Amino acid sequence: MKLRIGSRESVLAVTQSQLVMEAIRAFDPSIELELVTMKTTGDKILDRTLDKVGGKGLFVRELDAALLEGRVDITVHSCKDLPMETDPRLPLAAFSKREDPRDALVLPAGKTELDPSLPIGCASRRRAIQLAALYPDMEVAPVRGNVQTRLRKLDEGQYSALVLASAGLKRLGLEGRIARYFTAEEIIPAAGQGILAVQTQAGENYPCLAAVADQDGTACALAERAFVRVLDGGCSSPVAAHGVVDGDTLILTGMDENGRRDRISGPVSEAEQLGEALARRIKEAAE
Ligand SMILES: NCc1[nH]cc(CCC(=O)O)c1CC(=O)O
Repeated sequence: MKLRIGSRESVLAVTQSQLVMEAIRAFDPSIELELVTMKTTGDKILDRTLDKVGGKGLFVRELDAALLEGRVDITVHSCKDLPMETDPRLPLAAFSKREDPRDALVLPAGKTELDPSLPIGCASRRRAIQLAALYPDMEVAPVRGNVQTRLRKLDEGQYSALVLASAGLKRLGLEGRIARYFTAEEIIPAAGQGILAVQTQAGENYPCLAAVADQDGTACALAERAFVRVLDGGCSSPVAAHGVVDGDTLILTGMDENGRRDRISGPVSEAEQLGEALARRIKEAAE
């Protein structure tokens, strides 16, 4: 059997797709794996922040098309880059174990503290809103591009620091650049942060994906995505959600676009309902 894996072409995306490929290979070494990389709209438009580009799924459209047209068999995504509503023809077949979900502060090479005359760079409104509360005296400015591009801009002296997902930095072997971790209370992560999602065509069944799927990762992804879906947030909205599994209990913290936070807990088996319930509660409190 041969499996073609569709991926964005950034170093991080390829690294993540290779993690999925390794898990599949360990499960069944006889499966022939082929990585097919492509640029997405989000990779091509680099001069604007994503909420100005508009539209949902800027990092997935081309991969969805490849899957629908049968040019690839599965696609691998950062769960947090996926729109909350996915095409029913392209179900999410597996959610991985979660890498560190926290956001992290990265300083320019050689620096040990923030330069107050330069802005903190971050790529999402979710981070910008929460950073403004943590650093009321610092300016926060947008930064675009893949992780390597952002780090180059940082080291060239355009920013006092960047806030990036520690998951991406760790997977790229750049953990050493992390100056400070933000707890999930200081900066609530994006829904799905640190989790990989594998998408297939509806009706296809790949038993090897059992080697990728993780119970806790799945529960968190479902709860966090349900929360954001009910609040009608997309991957570029500032809505944040973070689940933690403790035994049979899922504890979900969420934040709406006005920074209102709330928390809910309940059975892991009701992950999606918990996400929806928390979102409704925050909506009612806002009315
Ligand atoms: N939007 C880009 C993106 N998508 C996923 C990650 C990191 C890996 C992850 O969170 O799963 C990143 C980089 C970042 O936010 O720093």
